[in-house]
Amino acid sequence: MAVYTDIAEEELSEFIAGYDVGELLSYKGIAEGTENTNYLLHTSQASFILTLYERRVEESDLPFFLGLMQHLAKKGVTCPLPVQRRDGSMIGRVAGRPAALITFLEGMWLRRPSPRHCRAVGEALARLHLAALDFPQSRANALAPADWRPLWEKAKPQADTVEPGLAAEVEKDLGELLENWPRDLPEGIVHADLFPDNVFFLEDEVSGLIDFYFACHDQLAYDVATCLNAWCFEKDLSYNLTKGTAFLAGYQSVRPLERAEIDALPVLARGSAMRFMLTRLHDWLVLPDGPLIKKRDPMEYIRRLRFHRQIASPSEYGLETA
Ligand SMILES: Nc1ncnc2c1ncn2[C@@H]1O[C@H](COP(=O)(O)OP(=O)(O)OP(=O)(O)O)[C@@H](O)[C@H]1O
Ligand SMILES: N[C@@H](CCO)C(=O)O
Repeated sequence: MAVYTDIAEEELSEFIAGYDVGELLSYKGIAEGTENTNYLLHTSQASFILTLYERRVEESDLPFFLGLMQHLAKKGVTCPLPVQRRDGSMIGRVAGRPAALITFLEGMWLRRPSPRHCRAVGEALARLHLAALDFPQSRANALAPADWRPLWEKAKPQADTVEPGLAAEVEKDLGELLENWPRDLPEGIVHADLFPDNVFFLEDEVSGLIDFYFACHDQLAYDVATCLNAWCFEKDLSYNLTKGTAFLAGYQSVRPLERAEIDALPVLARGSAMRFMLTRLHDWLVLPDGPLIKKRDPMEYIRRLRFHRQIASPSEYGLETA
């Protein structure tokens, strides 16, 4: 559970009075998520999510994230809508943290997505990429390859406590990735964290995408690689070719990948695995333990790194390369 910040009822009622959403009836901390603190709120008008932005979100980036959600929703990509305060702004402050109220989306995220769900996510990701092409704001990726080394340097001294030999292995991988990172692929706004817990389904249809707080300008195929990692590996960390094929076919049915993007997929997938391994390893080693702090296992992403390292051709992900 990630509830980093407690809110007193009085304080919350006062905060809610800044919005035209009725009276606060109840609220509770949400037992999901890693980065921010989320509360589910019921008011006399509707249900909402209150997000308090924590450590990895810069307050100056909030207009980008919230504006992107508005832009996407207008273009038919279902995602939460930020609620405006009475004074017209979308960003408030509660318990000493920047905060926003967003609309509640119906649906559930899937613990065990099927190939059919993977295809649907591929389609949704490609639609998001196309819908965001004319979004006028931009934000650099704060976890791009140039940011990996500083994160690594903090975790490295203790890395071998997670698995002996890890420090040397990651050091070598990092060097290779930084040297071979592609630079000239089609770019746009990427979600950058479209994991299963950020995609809601109603029956077998995608009902909405959430958590745009890593969204940024980057190479579009990097997002494809991130989803391959997040959606197409099994619990035993084997790659599920059927899911990979379905995801990629879904994506390409909306936005066909260019040849250069296909060729770059193994290095992008490896790099994306490195990015998530590093944030997980950092948190694993550096964050305090606590019942309300959720840490995720870095080894799940080391295992993905090892898989991608031995890929000889992008066709191994389930792509037609002819
Ligand atoms: N708009 C929404 N409608 C319904 N539920 C939501 C909404 N936004 C968030 N939630 C709930 O809150 C949980 C955590 O939200 P979110 O993924 O945004 O948090 P996070 O800490 O940023 O997580 P992550 O680990 O993915 O970065 C979700 O799994 C979901 O249960
Ligand atoms: N999706 C991330 C956590 C939130 O950034 C992970 O699984 O490591």
